[in-house]
Amino acid sequence: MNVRPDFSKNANMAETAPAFLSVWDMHSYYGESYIVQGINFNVHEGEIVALLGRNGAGKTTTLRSIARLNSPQVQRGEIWLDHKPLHTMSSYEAATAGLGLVPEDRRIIPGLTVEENLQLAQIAPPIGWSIERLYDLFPRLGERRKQEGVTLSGGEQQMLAIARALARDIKVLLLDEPYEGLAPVIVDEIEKTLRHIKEQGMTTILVEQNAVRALQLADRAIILDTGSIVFDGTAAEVLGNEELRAEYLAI
Ligand SMILES: Nc1ncnc2c1ncn2[C@@H]1O[C@H](COP(=O)(O)OP(=O)(O)OP(=O)(O)O)[C@@H](O)[C@H]1O
Repeated sequence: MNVRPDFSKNANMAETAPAFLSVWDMHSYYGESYIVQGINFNVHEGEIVALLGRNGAGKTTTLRSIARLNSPQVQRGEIWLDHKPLHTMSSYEAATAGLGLVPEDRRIIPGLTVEENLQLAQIAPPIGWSIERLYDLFPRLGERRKQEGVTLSGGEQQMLAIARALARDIKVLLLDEPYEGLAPVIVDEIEKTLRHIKEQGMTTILVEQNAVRALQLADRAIILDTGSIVFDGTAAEVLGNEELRAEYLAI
């Protein structure tokens, strides 16, 4: 049986309650380039955690490492999700174990309608939200169900990418720059939906350059700088700490 190790002695951890997702001493490389340099953090069930930091700090690399993609290579460390060792898994196995990655480029499949993109996500178990429930969450997608996915606006494509992740039975939603390139009014709409998804019990890790918007949504924030964690605490603490914001987030 898989059991989660006790990471509670780790000094970087903001809390000692048992975590849903634990990243322990994770080191990630692109070839010879040493990017994520031994990070530790916990995410609790139902939380939204914002992963913040300047360009090139290692946010996307951290997210991709958790999702067990082939690149970067995680050369050391452990990643546990709900008592299961993700660090021993392929990306496919990690997805089946409950990780739902929404990559920055959204990966909408050309030639397929909105509905077909969602149906494809449900071609094999574990199946998550029903397509009708996803249309209730994103009415714009319901209205455009017969439209080819890649012809949607940027905001609608982001909604489709999130909906596709929820179409599978996931435990953690990993969002890479969901607000990038979107008008504030669309960001508002996506933020509202992410709040609703949280109310349904979802756990979310959000990588975002738009730190102000991410902090409005998140319960907690982890700030990375050159591949190391420099802050792990509440979103409210970041908003109240001018020095921290200026030094690492330029806000
Ligand atoms: N495929 C890759 N091969 C080599 N180096 C990479 C690769 N992808 C990213 N890097 C490098 O890894 C470092 C961290 O990149 P990462 O994308 O994780 O940063 P980030 O914090 O997400 O910032 P950004 O918002 O700019 O993407 C950067 O120095 C980047 O140049």
